[in-house]
Amino acid sequence: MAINATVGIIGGNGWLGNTMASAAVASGVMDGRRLILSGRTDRRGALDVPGATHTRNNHELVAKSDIVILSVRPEDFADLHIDASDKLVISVMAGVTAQDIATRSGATRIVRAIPNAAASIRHSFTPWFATPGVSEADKRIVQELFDACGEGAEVLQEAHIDYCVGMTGSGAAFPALLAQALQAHAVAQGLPAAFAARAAKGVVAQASQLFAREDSDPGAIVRKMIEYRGTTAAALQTMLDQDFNRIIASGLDAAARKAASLAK
Ligand SMILES: NC(=O)C1=CN([C@@H]2O[C@H](COP(=O)(O)OP(=O)(O)OC[C@H]3O[C@@H](n4cnc5c(N)ncnc54)[C@H](O)[C@@H]3O)[C@@H](O)[C@H]2O)C=CC1
Ligand SMILES: O=C(O)[C@@H]1CCC=N1
Repeated sequence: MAINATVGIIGGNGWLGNTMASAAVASGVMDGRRLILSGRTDRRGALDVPGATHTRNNHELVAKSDIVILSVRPEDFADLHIDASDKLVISVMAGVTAQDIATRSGATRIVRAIPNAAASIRHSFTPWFATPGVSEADKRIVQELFDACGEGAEVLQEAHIDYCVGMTGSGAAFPALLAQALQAHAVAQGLPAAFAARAAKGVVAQASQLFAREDSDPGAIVRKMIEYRGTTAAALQTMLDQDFNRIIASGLDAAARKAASLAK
């Protein structure tokens, strides 16, 4: 076992808390017997986490844990009263600042992280930020926890975590939106719906393996296709001319504004 500490997840019966607990055990990073999961009800979460203890008592969870993960909705954080002053506190809450967490929990060792929905298949790219009180040993544990959900990556500025709420935190939502648009257009052109769904998924989920595996970046692929000056170039150039990048940027800006408003 890579993590030899007791980890309590407040909100551990919710979607993300339950998913992270399950990933930690499934990956072999943690023994489930060292996990304590709390919720407001006795509901245990959709995934069984072998060995884990379940409780509704957050004070008991904090007292027994070396590491406390905050996985409640941002709007529920104000009602959470814990003293975690001597714990490593890891928050996955969107928008809630390290300063808010310090003020409300007394913690000085605070990490903020933003996983995404692909944690459920252990493919979440998860940025995390640590306050200065977090030790190198703490950081290794944080990295292990998020590698168990896919791939953890430290960022050195808290502002970058706030940005990532919208970008990486949205996870599969953006590729799904692209697939939905491709599918809708194909159906509008008279292609059978089931075929259009398969085709769109093939483009987004399968063809994207090219830039997932290749050394070149997506920009290089786009450039190469435009330089080929064929049919793909016609599609790409038209999308770019209609300010595809501006539409993406405005969506990401809206997510960042929403994240900032959650902290209020
Ligand atoms: N769902 C996602 O894809 C992502 C979610 N997040 C963040 O993760 C956090 C959790 O999100 P989800 O799991 O999606 O929400 P969720 O609603 O599924 O889970 C939250 C859980 O917290 C529990 N809870 C609320 N107050 C509590 C308390 N005082 N004590 C114990 N448990 C309490 C609720 O009963 C619920 O089960 C949120 O802050 C969200 O911003 C971050 C990145 C991605
Ligand atoms: O949509 C949401 O609010 C969650 C939090 C960060 C990303 N997804």
